Amino acid sequence: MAQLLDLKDDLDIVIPTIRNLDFLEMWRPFFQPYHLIIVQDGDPSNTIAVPNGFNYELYNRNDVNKVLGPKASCISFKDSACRCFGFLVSKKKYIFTIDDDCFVAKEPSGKEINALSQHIRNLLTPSTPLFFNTLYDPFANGADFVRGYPFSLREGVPTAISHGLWLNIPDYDAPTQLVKPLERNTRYVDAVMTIPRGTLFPMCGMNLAFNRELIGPAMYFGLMGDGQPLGRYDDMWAGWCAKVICDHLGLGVKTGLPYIWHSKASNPFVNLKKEYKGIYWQEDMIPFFQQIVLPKECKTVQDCYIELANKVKEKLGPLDPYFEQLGDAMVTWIEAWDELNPPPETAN
Ligand SMILES: O=c1ccn([C@@H]2O[C@H](COP(=O)(O)OP(=O)(O)O[C@H]3O[C@@H](CO)[C@H](O)[C@H]3O)[C@@H](O)[C@H]2O)c(=O)[nH]1
Ligand SMILES: [Mn+2]
Repeated sequence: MAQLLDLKDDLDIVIPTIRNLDFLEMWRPFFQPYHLIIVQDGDPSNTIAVPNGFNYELYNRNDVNKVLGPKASCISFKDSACRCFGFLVSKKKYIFTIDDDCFVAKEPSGKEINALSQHIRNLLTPSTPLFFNTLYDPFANGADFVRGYPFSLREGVPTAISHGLWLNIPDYDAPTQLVKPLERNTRYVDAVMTIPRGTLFPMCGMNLAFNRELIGPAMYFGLMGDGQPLGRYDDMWAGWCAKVICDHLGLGVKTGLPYIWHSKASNPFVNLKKEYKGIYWQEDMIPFFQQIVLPKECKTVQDCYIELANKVKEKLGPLDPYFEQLGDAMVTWIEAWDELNPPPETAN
């Protein structure tokens, strides 16, 4: 498996940033062989210094507007959701996205964690969404399928998403941050699990990898931030859409290892302002995703996503006009995706 854990020609690292990229120094041993796509948010006249020795492309808001023209309206401004622009312009099979306040974590033994290689292992080994393996990831070293696990299901399904976790500052919502300002995650759980089919999960974008060819068009991080009534629901929205589509297309989603060290707690009051509408809207959003049935005619991610977009407008539009705009932006995203990523047979 070791030779499989080096995908330097097949994976891009996408980093959304409004800060500086000094954190890359700590990741240099793991990231230097890879190409970075840096999405600079906020004022495009600011200069983001990239540490020497990294191979990267950097896009600010002017670049987003230049690349997408009117379709740039679907890319959020002043929110980490802007990262999905990096997913759009990448030409690689795999993506790893990480926040600029996430550092190399250590295992209980003190060994530094190469988060990238664990994500690659997660993506290159099958998922088991149809039957839960009680010894967790059967493809991990020293593990296997337990007694009673049907042999007919042991091949598993292709893995589309690898969702990593965080030591130190956990990804809590604002109310929880306010109630528990000093809580730190010190629990290192040595497990990778497949999220069962039919079960949603709150996807966090700060330590996340996925197979662009399997699920890329569904990894749209929505309309958040500047001018929008919602923030910090970007990654979760993408996760709900992607999980429903993965279930429909027979793909898998894993969560657990690898851990990163999340160093900076964002301001809970600012977060509350961004999140508050989402906190009550999600009582309608979640049942929407739980009840959605994608037609069997939807054979591609794009088909599924357009169907989802239409249903978002129909079912969630009455909740708030925001969902009408979000549904339209989802369609614009797919148009942009197909324009920048034409299927091989039509590529000129
Ligand atoms: O306007 C902005 C704000 C931030 N960024 C970049 O996005 C990431 C995350 O920013 P930050 O670490 O400040 O925020 P967190 O609350 O820790 O982020 C997590 O919560 C969710 C927000 O949706 C998400 O799952 C996690 O990212 C950093 O790289 C900032 O530089 C930005 O681009 N624009
Ligand atoms: Mn953070």
